[in-house]
Amino acid sequence: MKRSPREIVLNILNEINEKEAYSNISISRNISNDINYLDEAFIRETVYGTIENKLYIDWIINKYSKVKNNKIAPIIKDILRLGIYQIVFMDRIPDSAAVNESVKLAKKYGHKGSIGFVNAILRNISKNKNNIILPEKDIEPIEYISVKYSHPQWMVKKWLEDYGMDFTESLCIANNERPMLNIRVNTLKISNKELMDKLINKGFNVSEGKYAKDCIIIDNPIRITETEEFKSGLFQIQDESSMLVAQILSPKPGDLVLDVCSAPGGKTTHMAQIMENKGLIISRDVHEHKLGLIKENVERLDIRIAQIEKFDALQIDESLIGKVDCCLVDAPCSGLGLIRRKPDIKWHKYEVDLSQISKLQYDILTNSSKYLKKGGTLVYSTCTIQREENIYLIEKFLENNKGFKLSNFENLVNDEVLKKEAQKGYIELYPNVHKTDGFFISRMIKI
Ligand SMILES: C[S@@+](CC[C@H](N)C(=O)[O-])C[C@H]1O[C@@H](n2cnc3c(N)ncnc32)[C@H](O)[C@@H]1O
Repeated sequence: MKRSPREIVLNILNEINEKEAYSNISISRNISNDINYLDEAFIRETVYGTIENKLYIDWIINKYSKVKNNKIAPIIKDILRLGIYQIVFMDRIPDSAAVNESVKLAKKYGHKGSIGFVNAILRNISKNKNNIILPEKDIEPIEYISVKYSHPQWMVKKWLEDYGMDFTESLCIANNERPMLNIRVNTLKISNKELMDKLINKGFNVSEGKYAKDCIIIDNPIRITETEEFKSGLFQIQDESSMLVAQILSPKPGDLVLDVCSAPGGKTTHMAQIMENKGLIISRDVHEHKLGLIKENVERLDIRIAQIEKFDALQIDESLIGKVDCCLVDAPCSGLGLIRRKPDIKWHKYEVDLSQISKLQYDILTNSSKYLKKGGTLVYSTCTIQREENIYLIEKFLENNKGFKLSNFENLVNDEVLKKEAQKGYIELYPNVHKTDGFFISRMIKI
């Protein structure tokens, strides 16, 4: 029998919460082509909204349920979460509809007791939704931010230490905002203006990016990957912050470029564009199964200079030492800059990950630095805002590698504020400041 949109949302939530599925992958798997646009928009909004606000919603469940959160069956908990999201966050859905639809799901997925349980809790919350009591901001700042903006306490604690109260609060608010889709024009095939016109003709609302040269922003992107424009390689989906990486590395036509962590190929394909498809990019990744993703993008975008190889960046390739003009280390990272796009990151990352990952990043960077020619350019970037993975790591690298220095790249960015920051040789981008994903990009020269 055909599943209702709410049942599809429930199945997706359960995959994310119980099987640690990625939100975007689970959504794509559960949405078939016969779902209409409105239902698809509802499914996306409620999945992302419920996952973004999970900790706050669970706090409400704990306040209104006599059964402790960890004693509620996972599927019933997800029915409650979805119901509460609609009641508390979605003005256009009457509370009665949210309750009734949740009860229907409980009938299908629960037992007799759970039907009454769901009904009673949701009705109670609907009556009291304007009087939900939070921890006190002045007395328990970590708990307050954690509950109000649904972020794990360890993240909030870390950001409070690094960035202070006001910044952390605005960062958490921005992390819960839904970002617009950014695409990068494949300038090997079409100009920005021509692509914008084509997309406008198809009903997409488009505007130019603020920071990256070839960025277009789309605010109604549903099914954009099904368009002829995508299939024929006129653009690549990529956040504007991530587009700045190749722009800042700025390889020249004819260069030998090494991209040591390159899957799925977003930056390899961008560098090839900048190089006008002339020269060579050795595009490596340690995971065999991800090489196919690079290949797909390279073929779709008509990139002819990428040589795709499986290689572990923790190993040394003697044959390339001292040979490359540009090396990109777009390192594996905690990904905490991507919470806007992948809110499940908040619940699937654990604090211990950070120290392990910065060691991996440091070792990859140190190895990769050996491949540069004198005067060559080394770019190290991450999609995280944790300073241990970013500027602290670069400072340590420079301390131990006197043959490298940070290089001013104000000439490679357009925005006035970024130009100033770029003088230091690195930039930090934040969702609450720049309205992009959180990103770190540093540019070094081998002296
Ligand atoms: C941030 S992603 C790279 C994104 C890519 N540069 C792009 O723009 O599409 C980091 C990549 O590093 C790869 N990776 C992790 N450990 C690695 C290692 N030891 N050697 C090479 N690649 C590694 C991961 O498989 C992942 O694809």
